Amino acid sequence: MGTAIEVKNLSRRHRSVAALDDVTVSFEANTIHGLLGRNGAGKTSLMSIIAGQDWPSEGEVRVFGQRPHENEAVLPRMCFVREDQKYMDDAKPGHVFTAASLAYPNWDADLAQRLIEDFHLPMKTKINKLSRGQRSAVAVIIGLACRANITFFDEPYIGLDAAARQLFYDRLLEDYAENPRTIVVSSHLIDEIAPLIEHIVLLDRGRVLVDESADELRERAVTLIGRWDHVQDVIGGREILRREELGRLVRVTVLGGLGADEQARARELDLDIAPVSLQQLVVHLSARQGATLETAKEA
Ligand SMILES: Nc1ncnc2c1ncn2[C@@H]1O[C@H](COP(=O)(O)OP(=O)(O)OP(=O)(O)O)[C@@H](O)[C@H]1O
Repeated sequence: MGTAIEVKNLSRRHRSVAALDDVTVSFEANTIHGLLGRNGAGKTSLMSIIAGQDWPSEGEVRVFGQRPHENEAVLPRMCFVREDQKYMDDAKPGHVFTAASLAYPNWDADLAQRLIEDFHLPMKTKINKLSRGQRSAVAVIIGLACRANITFFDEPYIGLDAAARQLFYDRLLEDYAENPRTIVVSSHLIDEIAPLIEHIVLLDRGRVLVDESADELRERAVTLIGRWDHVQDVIGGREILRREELGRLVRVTVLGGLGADEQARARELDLDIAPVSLQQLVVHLSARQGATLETAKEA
């Protein structure tokens, strides 16, 4: 498949703030990546620089092996849609879609039309007069219909209601299955986008905290449900991420997967083993220091 994006020792400083601090990471082609992290972690900064819309203070970016900045061979192959996208004052959705059809060589007008209908987008209203959710729909339609080789969705769907967000996820997956490409989705709604994402990059205060497949990440923790003394028997000294009381039972999420013997013991003790919430895991990892994280990885 190969690498679509390579980022090496990238830093971006704004006076005293390091939005990105020595970030080295790569994004495989034809994969859906989740770019996660708390507010201010550096997600938008990273995507803006890769998309050639901002300049790094230090470090290098290669997109399909080339520098993206002011590079006409690379820029039309990338699409960056964001929640706070600015449009010309009088623009209506049709104007913006026409401009996108000219800018993106793979623009699919039929797909755009289907999405306009799916999202019930009013085409006669100026974009600046659309509701927040409708403006999000404009951004989502551009991101999907442009079929760029690399598309960044910087939470453009955050104004969409739950049903419209689900529609976006469904359409994204359907279209990706037919037209594989590199997609980077940044989000706070981690469990909601979890079914989409194959690879996770977690940023924390401008640094990369996690860079691994979603499945590997999920296997780093496990949730057990049953009697507390039975749960303790199986988890031993593992670090507890979360403990909830469920009447006489407990639901406990711990770091470190279970070996075959431990799984057998859990079954003997009538414990339920449940998949871990990616959101919980990411929240926990974000709260930890990198050094402790390494210990968890080894466990
Ligand atoms: N133009 C700027 N001037 C000063 N500081 C900036 C600028 N752009 C970003 N920052 C700072 O850099 C850090 C990273 O910001 P960034 O927008 O990349 O984070 P984010 O992960 O996208 O956050 P959010 O989830 O809240 O959108 C923040 O501390 C932010 O305040």
